[in-house]
Amino acid sequence: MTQAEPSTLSSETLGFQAEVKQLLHLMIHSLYSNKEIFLRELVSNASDACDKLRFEAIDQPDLMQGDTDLRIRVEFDADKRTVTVSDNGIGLSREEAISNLGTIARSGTKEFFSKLTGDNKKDANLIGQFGVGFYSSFIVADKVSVLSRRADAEATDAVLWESDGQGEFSVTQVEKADRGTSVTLHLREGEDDFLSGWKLREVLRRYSDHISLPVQMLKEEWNEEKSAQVKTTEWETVNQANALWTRPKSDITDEQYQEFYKHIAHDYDDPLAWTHNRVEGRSEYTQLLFLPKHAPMDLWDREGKRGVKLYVKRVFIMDDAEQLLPMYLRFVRGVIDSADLPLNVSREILQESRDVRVIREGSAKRVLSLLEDLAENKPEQYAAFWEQFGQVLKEGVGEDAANKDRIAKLLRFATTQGEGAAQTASLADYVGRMKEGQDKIYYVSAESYAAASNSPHLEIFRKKGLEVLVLSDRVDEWMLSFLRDFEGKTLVSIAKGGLDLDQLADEEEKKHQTEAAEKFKPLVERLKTALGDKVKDVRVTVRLVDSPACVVVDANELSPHLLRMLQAAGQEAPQVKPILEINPEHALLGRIQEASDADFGEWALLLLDQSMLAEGAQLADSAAFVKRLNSLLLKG
Ligand SMILES: Nc1ncnc2c1ncn2[C@@H]1O[C@H](COP(=O)(O)OP(=O)(O)OP(=O)(O)O)[C@@H](O)[C@H]1O
Repeated sequence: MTQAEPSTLSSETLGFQAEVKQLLHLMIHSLYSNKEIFLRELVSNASDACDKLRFEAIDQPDLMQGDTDLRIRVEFDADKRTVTVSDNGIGLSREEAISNLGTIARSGTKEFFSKLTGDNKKDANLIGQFGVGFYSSFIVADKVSVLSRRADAEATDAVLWESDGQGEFSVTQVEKADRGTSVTLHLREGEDDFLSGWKLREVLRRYSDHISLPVQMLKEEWNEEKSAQVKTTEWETVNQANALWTRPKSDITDEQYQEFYKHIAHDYDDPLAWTHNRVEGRSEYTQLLFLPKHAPMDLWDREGKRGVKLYVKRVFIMDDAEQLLPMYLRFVRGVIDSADLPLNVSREILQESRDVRVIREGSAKRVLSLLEDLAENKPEQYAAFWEQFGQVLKEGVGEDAANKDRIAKLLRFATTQGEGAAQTASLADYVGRMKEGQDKIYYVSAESYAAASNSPHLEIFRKKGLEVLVLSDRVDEWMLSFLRDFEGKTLVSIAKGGLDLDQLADEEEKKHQTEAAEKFKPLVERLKTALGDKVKDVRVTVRLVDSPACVVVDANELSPHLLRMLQAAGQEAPQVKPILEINPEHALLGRIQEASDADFGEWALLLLDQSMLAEGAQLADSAAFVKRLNSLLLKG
């Protein structure tokens, strides 16, 4: 194909955004060993550009200008040492070229840069997760020229963007006869491998076979005279050029699924797992859904990209169609192709459509089945999934009432009998390990694993060898407000209410408890008077072994940890007064009992404050606490 030499109309030179410079430098160094991915990225962009045009042309058929055969072409010129990828897609305006090719406007950019380590291998992985895109051209090229004309622009209004990847780029207004974009790479010294039809075809088949548009190259023939392959003028399609998800599962290899995933998810890594189904019946659609290996940079950004690509009868409709999956499955990537939705469907229509609801429910079920399958048959993969996305899946307990029980089975927790902070135990594991006579699932929750696992509330459970779930994810308390029981066993916070451990105590312990309660009644009364309205109640407890006292709240009240989270989120939280529970066996209480009336009040406040601290609270007046502590220490 011959390209009209662009005639210059107006030109300017601009600097890359600082992040782009950093990214370019990094990419060239970390991805060199996998340099041929530039071709995948350029073909992927070209395919997206054609998808966009096809979609915009539904409302504005004029955009097609009679050229409706969308395709991507790859050429090379051995003399000029260039490789060119061109498409007849939507094209770029001058402004789009400046902003899309000169900056990184993606959410998660800041997090990405903050995570870089300087270690090429680790950074290569991160770049992969971030998406390498267009800039990967500079791995093999020392100059890149992008000639583009938007589908709605005049021939004289095309743009030529050029850069050597060193920090600046130029944009020039030029002429281009046809719409679309061609990206020309001027290869670096030593990259002549790519000046071969055989090599380019091989890379294209490996990485871009799943692209649904034809990827074409000029046919080559053997020339006896030159005793070499020589290009003809005829274009031939080098990929399968039908949408991957429309092919029967048995015809698709794992590698093809993996490459397809990389294309749609802009991920550098393979997916963890996928599910591919054709659904018929009430609603007709095909779903090809992938679980990524890594959480994207913007997983916690509620405004971030999420959702899957929507197609209607193989026509691309939109990216990130968030209505097709529930929020708690926002990490899933993939394609849904509906046979029922109208081609001109908008996000607003999606919101209300009955077909969409059916698809969302069906897709959620499919993803849950995939997770169940991993959990059961590939526990290592499931553990990897849980580490990345467990916290998000937990949201499903509250968001998806219909699938709550299935999600509950997929939850994994750290427990007092597990390996540190690792969340590996399922509720079924816990139930399987319950002691005889135990009818509850116990948990403790705090801001961090360290705080939760050192809670004084755990003491009696340790003594009795009862397992407790140790919760420290932000979402946990909220999730548990929806998960009251599992297989008939109530979930109980060990920091709430009177602990009903009776059924687990032997006769002697019970007798001892009653006696202690009686014996320490006067101390309890004295503490109540001294603490006044700072506490709701004071009582003797059996739950402590090593600590002198702790605070608890009533079973029906919000836990202090949850209250603190609400306050931190700027929400109004009710005032909840703690109940002080004392361990009369502890030497400190003996000491307090003997204190003079004058000191007793100070001791009582000290006991309350240290119990609050152990529970993870911030004291309203920590200076007073320190003063009181020092004064009592001196007296002792
Ligand atoms: N052939 C093309 N036609 C039209 N626009 C393009 C083309 N190639 C790139 N662009 C524009 O430039 C932008 C940047 O491309 P780039 O490949 O860097 O990122 P991306 O495709 O958005 O994401 P990723 O980096 O994850 O691939 C694209 O989003 C698109 O708007």
